[in-house]
Amino acid sequence: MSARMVLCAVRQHLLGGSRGAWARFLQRQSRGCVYSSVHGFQQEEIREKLQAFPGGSIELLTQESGLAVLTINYPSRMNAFSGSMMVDLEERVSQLEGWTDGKGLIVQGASGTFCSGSDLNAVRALTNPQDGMKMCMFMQNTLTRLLSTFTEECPQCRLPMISVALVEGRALGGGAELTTACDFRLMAPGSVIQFVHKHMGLVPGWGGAARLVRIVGSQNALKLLGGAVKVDPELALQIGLAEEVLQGEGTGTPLQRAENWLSVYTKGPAPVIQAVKKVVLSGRELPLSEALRTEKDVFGMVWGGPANMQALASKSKHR
Ligand SMILES: CC[C@H](C(=O)O)C(=O)SCCNC(=O)CCNC(=O)[C@H](O)C(C)(C)COP(=O)(O)OP(=O)(O)OC[C@H]1O[C@@H](n2cnc3c(N)ncnc32)[C@H](O)[C@@H]1OP(=O)(O)O
Repeated sequence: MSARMVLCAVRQHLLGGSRGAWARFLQRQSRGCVYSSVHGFQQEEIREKLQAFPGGSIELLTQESGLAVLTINYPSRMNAFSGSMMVDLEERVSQLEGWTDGKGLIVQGASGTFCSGSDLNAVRALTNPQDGMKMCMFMQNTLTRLLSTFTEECPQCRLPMISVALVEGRALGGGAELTTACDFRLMAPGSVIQFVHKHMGLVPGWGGAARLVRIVGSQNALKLLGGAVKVDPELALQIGLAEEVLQGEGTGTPLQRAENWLSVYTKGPAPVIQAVKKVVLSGRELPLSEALRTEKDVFGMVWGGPANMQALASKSKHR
């Protein structure tokens, strides 16, 4: 365990293992996971710039069930991300990081389509490389926190919820990248995920390429980015980009179907579900020796805990 991880573990211990307190503490320490002032990134400066491009909103609904729904809401622009929506998203992620009871998250677009990427009006006004890189660092930080990725600077998993991108209609450009910041993608019939970046003379910059490689492998990622391929649900299933196609007319809305799908994996007490996400995430993100130590630490947090004691007392059989 690195000195920094030890420090973090001690801090967590001192804060009594409360995720809310821990999240608030971390928020005070450093809000960005990948980039900070060390990398020349000034969060307030870029926030101000982004706020100059208003429109739309990011809505967050937290429910007693422990499932939250995050909605990208700018239907008149096919839910493109305005500058103020990028700032909104960062604030909603902070809110989620402080939600102690959270177990699952569904990310969706309003009005039957997912997201058409950056608002091209903002993009056209921010074409100099410095502004582009600042926007890219801002979105990488936010999406990294959304996926709860472990990074060198932030070895604690702060948002340990199982997340799903519910893709209806189109997920284009930055919208396709956003889907990769969720653990699972569920696609509605007729929906499309397309990394259109090549057609824009670009590559992904919100972390979408790095995450895509981890999801579908480098050869599939090369094909999807190099060909700006329109990925329909069938192809998405075939290459492992999507987990399931939400079939079933008459069995509720796509959101209800996504909630039903997710609830199978979030059934149970929040600390246990959060622990599941943490051990899987550390296995995926960290070198084996660190992942094993993290698993031991997380195990220590649930061992002898209320859910464990109750299960032992009930002498349950797993038939
Ligand atoms: C490339 C990387 C970059 C990043 O990662 O930051 C990006 O994401 S750049 C954005 C990449 N996305 C696009 O280029 C999408 C462009 N839009 C389209 O291809 C189409 O609009 C489409 C396929 C999303 C929908 O087509 P459809 O025919 O169904 O509808 P309209 O084209 O009439 O769209 C309705 C309305 O929405 C506006 N719109 C759509 N997408 C954007 C966008 N990304 N930014 C700004 N505005 C957008 C479109 O212009 C229409 O507005 P209207 O005022 O009616 O002309």
